[in-house]
Amino acid sequence: MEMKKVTAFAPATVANVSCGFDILGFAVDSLGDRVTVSLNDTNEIRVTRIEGDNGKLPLAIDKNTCGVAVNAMLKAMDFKGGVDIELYKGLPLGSGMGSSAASAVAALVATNRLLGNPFEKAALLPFAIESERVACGAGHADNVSPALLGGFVLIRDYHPLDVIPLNVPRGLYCTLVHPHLVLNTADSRSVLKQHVSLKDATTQSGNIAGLVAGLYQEDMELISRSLNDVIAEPSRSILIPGYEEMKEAIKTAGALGCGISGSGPTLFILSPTEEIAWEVSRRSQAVYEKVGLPIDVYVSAINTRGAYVVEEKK
Ligand SMILES: Nc1ncnc2c1ncn2[C@@H]1O[C@H](COP(=O)(O)OP(=O)(O)OP(=O)(O)O)[C@@H](O)[C@H]1O
Ligand SMILES: N[C@@H](CCO)C(=O)O
Repeated sequence: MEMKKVTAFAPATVANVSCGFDILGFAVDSLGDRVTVSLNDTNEIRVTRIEGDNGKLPLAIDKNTCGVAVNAMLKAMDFKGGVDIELYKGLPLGSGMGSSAASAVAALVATNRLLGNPFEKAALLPFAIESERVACGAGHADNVSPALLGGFVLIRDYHPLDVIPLNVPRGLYCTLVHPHLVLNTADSRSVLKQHVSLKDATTQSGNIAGLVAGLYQEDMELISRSLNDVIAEPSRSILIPGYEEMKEAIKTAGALGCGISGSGPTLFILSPTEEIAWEVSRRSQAVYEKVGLPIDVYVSAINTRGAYVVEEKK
């Protein structure tokens, strides 16, 4: 008898959005991970297949974010059966595009549907956060929240979790520039200063509030002024060749700002139109030719749908 199978997709995400370290993120269209799940006749969760990772990812369910997330979910509902997980990686590892989060979220959305949707979509978040703790050493929610819910998301608090979906201004576009080098989130968290001065805390708070207001007022100028990070960027940008050159190159293109996507090395650039986002893409090619580093560039609208079921086979 053919087993029921469900496949879900979860998008790439940009965490932090410059000023919102660990508390802001948004989802990107078209790029992401797919996960297919089916019930098995054991009482084990198994990652049975991974494609697109060049053999780099662990199959062990306490190490792969799909396994960690699904295990946490099944435990919470006291489910005794077994689930097989197949992972199709669309996102590069250690890229800053929320690769570990996309796998976990796709696995959760697929498993939830497989079991008849016992959880509301947002109620899957704690299980995804658990998987980030294993992958990155910190249970940050700014990739998993937008990967699950789509759009811009604010994590107002972690204890208890308080996640607020924000407005997505019409016309806003994103360019992602991924220089070919790997930066692990755990490593780029370890370079951060553990203390912030009063002056920097004030500057950062002003920018976060400005960015949120700008998103609601659909005020591109205000968004642009607010895309400024005095906490993580100074320590992390030195790990990313071409970062300062990119900031300079986009200034006259009409883009709103350039920042580090998550913990890097991918850079994100927000633009008020698709045309400007493509101009940024052309300029980034020129910058990285000079730097001498290969890049992939993606131009994308903001994904407002989040993760979703792609296919269900009875
Ligand atoms: N399914 C998975 N997909 C990606 N990484 C995974 C997965 N499962 C476990 N990992 C582990 O998580 C770590 C991923 O690294 P990292 O968190 O830096 O990548 P990322 O998710 O692309 O980054 P970021 O969170 O900055 O966007 C690696 O050590 C990898 O082995
Ligand atoms: N907020 C996290 C995101 C990692 O993608 C960090 O900056 O470390």
